[in-house]
Amino acid sequence: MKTNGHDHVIEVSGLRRVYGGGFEAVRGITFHVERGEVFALLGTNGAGKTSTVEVLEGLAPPAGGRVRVLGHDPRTERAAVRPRTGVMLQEGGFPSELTVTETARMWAGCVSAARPLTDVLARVGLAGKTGARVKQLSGGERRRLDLALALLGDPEVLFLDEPTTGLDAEGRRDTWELVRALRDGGTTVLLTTHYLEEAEGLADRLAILHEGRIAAAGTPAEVTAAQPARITFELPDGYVLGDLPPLPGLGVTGHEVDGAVVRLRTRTLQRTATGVLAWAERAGVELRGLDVRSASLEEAFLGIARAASAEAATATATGHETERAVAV
Ligand SMILES: Nc1ncnc2c1ncn2[C@@H]1O[C@H](COP(=O)(O)OP(=O)(O)OP(=O)(O)O)[C@@H](O)[C@H]1O
Repeated sequence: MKTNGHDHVIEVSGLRRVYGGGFEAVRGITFHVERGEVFALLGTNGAGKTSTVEVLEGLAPPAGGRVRVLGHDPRTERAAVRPRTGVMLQEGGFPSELTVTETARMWAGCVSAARPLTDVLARVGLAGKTGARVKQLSGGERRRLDLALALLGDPEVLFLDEPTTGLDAEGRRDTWELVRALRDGGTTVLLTTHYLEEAEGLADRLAILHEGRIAAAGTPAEVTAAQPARITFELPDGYVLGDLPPLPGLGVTGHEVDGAVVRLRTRTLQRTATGVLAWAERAGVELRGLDVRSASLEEAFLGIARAASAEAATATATGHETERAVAV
């Protein structure tokens, strides 16, 4: 569906998912994914990632809101959506006695125009395992087989639920390369992950889910830019923190002192760093252990999770639900 010249391959608007017993796992989330984008859903355990992706895959109905994949309702218009999508579930569940090739052949029978099995198996690094039975595969090899099956129909849209969980470092890098190559070939990818470096390195945009809501969203750079940067150094002998110029004037928003080690937080990294270095120059001292760095996605993630938990605790204590909604 075209919106302002953008092709929104996935549209999610006010999505809610409620399980039997009334537990609301997804609490009104809104985001979209453009054609050719890699979009990552990040979140703590139980944040609602799988619950969201299952609705997008047409496996479950929404309790509220609306989802569209390639312009269609993935559940009620499944026939229009399913042949154009590839799905890698968290747990594949293949017949364990079949070989890799037999499994892929069986799966290919469900796909309208399957790609050559050998190509797909080679692409995921299983070329040497085609005769192995599924029960003989390692956990990481099963994830690769899962990915191969998702790719068999040459999908326009690929859903990957924790694609690299259980893979070793090399397998993870191979999968990242493959996802990048697919994206470069025009495939739209929505993935969930626990690995922040995976989202940082792969995703064009991402959303951080926390307790069923989107707590932050944007490009990885935008999400980290919203978090304070850090400057760490050791105070020279004979100096105390008060010897520096007034910290607010340097743009410092928070600080900790641990023995001689000083940690400053700032949202204006260049200004603060310049102020600290200019002071050291004037004082004629060397700042040992000087470390100046922007926030990483990991710090942003932990900061957001902490802030969201604190907000929820306050809301519970006061009996008020805080309305926070980030639309992407
Ligand atoms: N069938 C179910 N019945 C009841 N509650 C469920 C069901 N499936 C999931 N939940 C709950 O919904 C919440 C969201 O679960 P979900 O699996 O979507 O989270 P997730 O972000 O994918 O987590 P993880 O990273 O651990 O896979 C959790 O609190 C979970 O316990």
